[in-house]
Amino acid sequence: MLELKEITKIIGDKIILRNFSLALAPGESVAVIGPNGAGKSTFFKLAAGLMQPTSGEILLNGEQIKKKTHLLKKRIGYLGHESFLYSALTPLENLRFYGKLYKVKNIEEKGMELLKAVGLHYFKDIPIRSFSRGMIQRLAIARVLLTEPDFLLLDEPHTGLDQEAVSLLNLLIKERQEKGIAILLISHDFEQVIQVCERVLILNKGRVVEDKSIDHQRGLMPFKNWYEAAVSGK
Ligand SMILES: Nc1ncnc2c1ncn2[C@@H]1O[C@H](COP(=O)(O)OP(=O)(O)OP(=O)(O)O)[C@@H](O)[C@H]1O
Repeated sequence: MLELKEITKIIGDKIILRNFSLALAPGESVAVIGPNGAGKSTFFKLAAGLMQPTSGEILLNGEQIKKKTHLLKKRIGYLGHESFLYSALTPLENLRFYGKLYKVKNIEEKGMELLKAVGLHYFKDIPIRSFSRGMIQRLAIARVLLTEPDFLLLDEPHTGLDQEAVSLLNLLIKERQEKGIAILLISHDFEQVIQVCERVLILNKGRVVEDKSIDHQRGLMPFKNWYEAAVSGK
């Protein structure tokens, strides 16, 4: 269980998150949506231990997260806006590097398996400096999955992906969810939110303004209408 309890984050004189609470149980998949600047990425950085809250506490299975420890990094897979990949290395070398860092067993086998899963195995030996944005994103996804984290925090993971890669990613997320891995997803693409998640939070100006289960029968338009009404306060 990953719990954020009454988190407030202030940077300078700006309140970025106000009294934010969330409990994420194994196998849950929660989308976090909201306008630009609402505080979504900041919330993920706090949950991943990359930033400290101004007040409140973050607990991983009941234990307080104070800083980004090695164990924490392994348990929480965070995909942010930066890929954290090395451009001089090939996809396989990048995965090997991270695998060694986090003491992953069977790196070669797992690395190849993941490169296949994200559709990059034909490019495994080419330095990634020549890769397109979508190819880099595919590899960044493989990197995050390499350590088999219990919690996946995916900040706009579909960005730059083509239709094939979007389907591959959604499949990878669903497979992990079925194994009991908890998923948090930030996305502006509501079609993917409905595809992947069971629950949705709307963040607006650093506050949770809605938190509900997604009704998959209702489709995209009612979802968009509900969102518009929530963020405009109507
Ligand atoms: N390191 C920082 N220093 C100052 N302000 C920051 C910092 N990080 C975030 N902010 C501010 O916090 C607010 C929330 O930013 P955040 O990136 O969390 O929003 P977001 O909901 O993820 O937005 P987007 O949908 O555009 O990605 C913004 O006003 C941003 O300028």
